[in-house]
Amino acid sequence: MSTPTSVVTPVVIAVDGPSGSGKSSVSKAVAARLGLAYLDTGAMYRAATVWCTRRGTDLSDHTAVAADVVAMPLEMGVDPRRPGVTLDGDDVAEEIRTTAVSAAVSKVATNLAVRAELKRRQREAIDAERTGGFSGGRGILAEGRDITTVVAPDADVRILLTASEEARLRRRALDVHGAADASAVEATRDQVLRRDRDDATVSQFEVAADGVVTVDSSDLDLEQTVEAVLAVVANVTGMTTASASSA
Ligand SMILES: Nc1ncnc2c1ncn2[C@@H]1O[C@H](COP(=O)(O)OP(=O)(O)OP(=O)(O)O)[C@@H](O)[C@H]1O
Ligand SMILES: Nc1ccn([C@H]2C[C@H](O)[C@@H](COP(=O)(O)O)O2)c(=O)n1
Repeated sequence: MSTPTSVVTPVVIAVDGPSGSGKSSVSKAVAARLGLAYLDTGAMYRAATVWCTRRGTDLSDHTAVAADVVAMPLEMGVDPRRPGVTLDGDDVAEEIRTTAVSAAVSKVATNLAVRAELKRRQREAIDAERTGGFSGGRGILAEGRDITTVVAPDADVRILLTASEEARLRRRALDVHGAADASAVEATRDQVLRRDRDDATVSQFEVAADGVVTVDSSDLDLEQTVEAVLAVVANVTGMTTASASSA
């Protein structure tokens, strides 16, 4: 009699949402608890911005930027507890979060040739986790602006994570300025609202597409939002943190 082998069915979870909705924090926690890989696609656009800037490329020169990005030696770490970002072996995890990069990234993210190249790499990373990779074939959670609609419209679970404008500005102000008073909130408007306006010209992340479940985190804290996303995943796939830890 042959020994039964446990077969892991890979799960792909796609999460989109506007700036400050909590995508990165919530997605990392969900992926870690479910034993999945984690892909921060926004970090890829940010790394592309750093790469082109380092090369002295004018970010409004679409052709030159696209050529730089096609040749970009980017490595994305997909461990949700330590998601690294390196360019030609150089750790840029901190540099990609600077205000200068946040202010410039939409110029690169609205370049359609750049989007095509990064979409190709994102699909490759997702496919690698279906059969092996960091997760050993358990699967991946990818988050960004166009994951539910363009990069992985066939994902098993598709979630739009939203929050009111007020909540998003408050969260970002706390992150960047350590305070959420009126002047701190005002100082984050460009980073949150102007960026969303620009990014929304090429991706649809403000309204859920057909089949995408909306999770509104405006009145939830971080842990409650993680629980809400885990509940959607359990509802759609049956996958729970208990089943993840016993697999
Ligand atoms: N439900 C929540 N309640 C309170 N704070 C939250 C909640 N979700 C996230 N945060 C906090 O808000 C901040 C912004 O979250 P995060 O960076 O994950 O958002 P994001 O959607 O990935 O933003 P961006 O797209 O601009 O990178 C973080 O400090 C995070 O801890
Ligand atoms: N799939 C994606 C992911 C991100 N972007 C853009 C939007 C942002 O301006 C920028 C950085 O993303 P963040 O780190 O703030 O989530 O990249 C996109 O267009 N598509």
